Amino acid sequence: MAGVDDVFGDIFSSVDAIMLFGPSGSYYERFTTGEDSDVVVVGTENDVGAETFVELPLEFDEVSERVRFGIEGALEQDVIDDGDDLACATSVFSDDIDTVSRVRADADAHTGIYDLFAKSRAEPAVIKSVLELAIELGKKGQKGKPVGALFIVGDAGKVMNKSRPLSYNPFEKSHVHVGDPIVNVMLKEFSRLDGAFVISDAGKLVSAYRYLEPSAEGVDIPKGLGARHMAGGAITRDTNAIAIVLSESDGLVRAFKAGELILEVDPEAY
Ligand SMILES: Nc1ncnc2c1ncn2[C@@H]1O[C@H](COP(=O)(O)OP(=O)(O)OP(=O)(O)O)[C@@H](O)[C@H]1O
Ligand SMILES: [Mn+2]
Repeated sequence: MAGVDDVFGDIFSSVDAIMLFGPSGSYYERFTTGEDSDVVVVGTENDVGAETFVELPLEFDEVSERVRFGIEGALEQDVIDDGDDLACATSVFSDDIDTVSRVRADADAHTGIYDLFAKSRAEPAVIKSVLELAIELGKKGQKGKPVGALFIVGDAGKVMNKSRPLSYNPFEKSHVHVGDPIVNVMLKEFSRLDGAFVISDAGKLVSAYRYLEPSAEGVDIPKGLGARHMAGGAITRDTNAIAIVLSESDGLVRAFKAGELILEVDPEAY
């Protein structure tokens, strides 16, 4: 029988770069001393002070999503090249790195998960806050009951032109922003009611209770999703906004950009 190293060694032999997902300081140190492959650190924060770093907007419970985000971000930042063989070291079963996957960077396999945050009209921090809010809302529901919600983020002027009010706008004369704790409480309260929230590029709450009227032409929303998802997805084709949708029926949070479903997360996993 061949030795374990001979067999599994193939996974990390002659890779072009090593991608470390959320490494501890000492783990990272071991790679920076005397290793000749490039090392890219991917994480929610650059705790280890890595020279080459790709920031994750959230931990992505789904490992394949975490890895995809890291690779698409690294390609975008030009720290790896299309076709590079990568050893991606992540944690799956514990908080420490316990798994290595060999993945080839393939620019054609682009899912847009990195672009959603880094290359949208709205600020990345705003998108991250709204996504976190939707996840939190999905986890807790409203007084124990599942709720749905629709957030349209960015390009607010155009979104307002393609929608109409269902009720008075509680944010009419206010200057409140997402991420502010009081706003999160307000949003949760209003999410019981119909329509969409419209949020500006910089995170200002522009309106609640908007009924979206985009043209649904050419929108490819997975079958089984209803009017909320259709309207949310479609407005991202008509405008440069992104949509973050919490489904009342299946509890998942989905993000759409340019009319396409980019990301699906289960709030229960966070
Ligand atoms: N065009 C629209 N603009 C804004 N909000 C909408 C629009 N269409 C539907 N909604 C909102 O979505 C809610 C749920 O509608 P529907 O059940 O058809 O959507 P869905 O995609 O199945 O969402 P869920 O998974 O939460 O049930 C409606 O009560 C309404 O508040
Ligand atoms: Mn429904």
